[in-house]
Amino acid sequence: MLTLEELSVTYRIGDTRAGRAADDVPAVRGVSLELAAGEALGLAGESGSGKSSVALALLRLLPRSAVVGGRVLLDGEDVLTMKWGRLRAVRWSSASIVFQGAQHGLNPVRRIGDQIAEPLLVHRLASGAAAEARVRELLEQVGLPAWRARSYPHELSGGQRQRVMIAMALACSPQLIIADEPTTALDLMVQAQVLTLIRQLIADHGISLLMISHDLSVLADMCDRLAVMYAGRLVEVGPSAGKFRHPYSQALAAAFPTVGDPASRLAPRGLAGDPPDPQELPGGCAFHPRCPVALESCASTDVPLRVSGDRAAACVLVGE
Ligand SMILES: Nc1ncnc2c1ncn2[C@@H]1O[C@H](COP(=O)(O)OP(=O)(O)OP(=O)(O)O)[C@@H](O)[C@H]1O
Repeated sequence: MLTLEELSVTYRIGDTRAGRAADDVPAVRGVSLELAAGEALGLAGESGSGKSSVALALLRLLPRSAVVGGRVLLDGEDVLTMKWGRLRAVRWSSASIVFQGAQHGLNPVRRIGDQIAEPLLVHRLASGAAAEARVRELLEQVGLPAWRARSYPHELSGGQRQRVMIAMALACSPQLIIADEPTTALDLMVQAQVLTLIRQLIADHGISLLMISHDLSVLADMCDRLAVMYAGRLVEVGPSAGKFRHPYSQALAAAFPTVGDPASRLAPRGLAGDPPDPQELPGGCAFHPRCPVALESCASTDVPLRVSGDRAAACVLVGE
C-alpha cells in the first residue's frame, strides 16, 4: 500500500541571503520500505536519526528549504510529484498524521468538535447535522463522551487531547495513519491507554500504521515489523518478534527494560558516544565509531541492507 523508494531528505540551512552558500543537512539517506494494507510498521532510532523527516516527507509537509528525492508511492501514486489539488485530497482521506505533543496541535480558541469536523468539511465528506453526528461518533470511538465536542482544548487533559488528535486522524477514514511519537508527552498509564486505543482502532478499521518512536519496546508491542534508523539510513528491518542482528539495533533494544522478565538485565553502560552530526558523518558505516564489534574495514565500507531470512540488516557482520 505504501512504498518508499530511496527516499532522501536534505535540509539546506545557513544564511543564503547574505551570499553565503547554504549548508546541507542530509537527514534521510536513501530509505526504502514497504507497508502492506492493514500492517503496522514501527520506525525506531535515536533522536536525530531522521524518523520525523521520513514521516513529514511522506505527506510533503517539509519546509521549503528541504530537498526531497526518491519516490513515495501511496497505492501506486507518487505523493512527491502529484499535483497540489490531488495532494490535498490524499492528506487526511488516504493518509493522516498524529503528531507528538497534542497540546500544540489543537487550536486553543476553537471548540474540539469544530476542529474534528474541519477535515470532513474541507474534503466535502459531510456538513451540517451529518458532520456533527460523525464528530459524536468519532469522539465515542476514541473513548470520549459526545458532549466533549463543545469543550475547548484547555478543558481537556493531555491524554484526552491526544484522543482528539486520533479522532481527527480517523475523521476521513484514511487507509494509513502515521503516528509520530503519539504518546511521548503522556504519563505511563495514559500512554498505555492511548496505545491500546490505537491498536484497537487500526484492527477494527483495517488501517495501516506507521508508528515512529525511539522506544523499541512500545513499537515491538504495537507493530508487526520494525525498521531501525541510524544517521538517516535504515540499518535493520524485520519482524517485531525475533532477535535483532545489527549491533546498533541490539544496543538500542538493550537500553530498554523488559517489565516482568526477571532474567533480563539492562546493558551496563548503555550505548557509548553520541549519534553523529549529519553534516559530519564518519566515513564507511556511520555507526562504526560507536560499534562494539566494528572491524577495521567498517571505517571505509558502508554495507547496504542485505536480506537474510525474514530480516534485512546493513552490517558487514550479518551474512547475506
Ligand atoms: N527544518 C530543519 N532544518 C534543518 N535541519 C533539520 C530540520 N529538521 C530536522 N533537521 C535535522 O535533521 C536531522 C533529523 O531530524 P529528525 O527530526 O527527522 O530526527 P528524529 O529521528 O525524528 O528525531 P526526534 O526523535 O528527536 O524527533 C537532525 O539532525 C535535525 O537536526
